[in-house]
Amino acid sequence: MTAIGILGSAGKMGQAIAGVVADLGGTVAGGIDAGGDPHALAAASDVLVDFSTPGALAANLAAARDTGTPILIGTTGLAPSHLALVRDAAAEIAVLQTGNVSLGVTLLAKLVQEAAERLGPEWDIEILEMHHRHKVDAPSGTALLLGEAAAAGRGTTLAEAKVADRAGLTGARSEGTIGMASMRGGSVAGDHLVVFASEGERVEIGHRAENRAIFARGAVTAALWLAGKPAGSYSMAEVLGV
Ligand SMILES: NC(=O)C1=CN([C@@H]2O[C@H](COP(=O)(O)OP(=O)(O)OC[C@H]3O[C@@H](n4cnc5c(N)ncnc54)[C@H](OP(=O)(O)O)[C@@H]3O)[C@@H](O)[C@H]2O)C=CC1
Ligand SMILES: O=C(O)C1=N[C@H](C(=O)O)C[C@H](O)C1
Repeated sequence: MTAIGILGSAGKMGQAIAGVVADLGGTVAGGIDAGGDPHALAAASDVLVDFSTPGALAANLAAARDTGTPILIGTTGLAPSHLALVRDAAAEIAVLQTGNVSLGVTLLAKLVQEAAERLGPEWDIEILEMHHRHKVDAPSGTALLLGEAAAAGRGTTLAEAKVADRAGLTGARSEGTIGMASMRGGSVAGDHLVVFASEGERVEIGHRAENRAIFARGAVTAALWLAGKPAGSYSMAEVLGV
């Protein structure tokens, strides 16, 4: 049976993942939180899942590389420097980094890319997300991946198009930008809405996570798929076949 090591095991996602591993045919190799030894965990695991914090990423990737252990990175709030570490690691080990491991969002990203491409530049793109009061990063990793999908559909990058900090006298909307807004409150597991707005009409497509179980199942499904894969960068679309 595939042994899954959990980085961030006492956290909300870590606990949810541990709860579904056996149902999906894996076993838990162990888990660590702040102060734990990622090398020892990686050595005992066939695959790692990381749902911890951006500050832990460098040590977690180093442990995965040293031991040749594939790793699924679900942690969000990653800076460009973290993403560069992820790309470097993929030259040596199997890596899957994503802001959302659910089937619904994986499909939504495809739909957003197609809508952005087909609707054209006179349709403004705005992304709205809401999460529970404990979330520490914004915009959410999912909003960013949906923004990347929309940008790809428009033949640009999110780095070029993103506007995520409107406040005060902002001036009128600049054509071609992709706006983002974040709400925080209560126990919301994760809501995302992508709005395409034109003169006189709007297209809205979105996703609502009703609980963390969808993320836990997605993470374990991806981890079991990733175990034993050769070095490279993999995606949830490949895991789920959408
Ligand atoms: N990609 C996806 O589909 C999803 C991604 N996420 C993301 O996963 C991450 C975790 O979310 P959530 O479980 O809600 O957060 P929590 O705050 O509940 O859990 C984070 C855990 O990480 C631990 N941690 C802190 N530092 C380290 C370290 N150096 N090594 C290992 N573990 C460490 C914390 O331990 P301690 O308390 O000791 O500091 C804590 O147990 C977030 O970035 C979130 O956005 C969440 C859901 C789905
Ligand atoms: O922190 C969370 O809870 C979630 N984080 C991910 C994100 O930032 O998009 C995925 C999901 O929305 C839940």
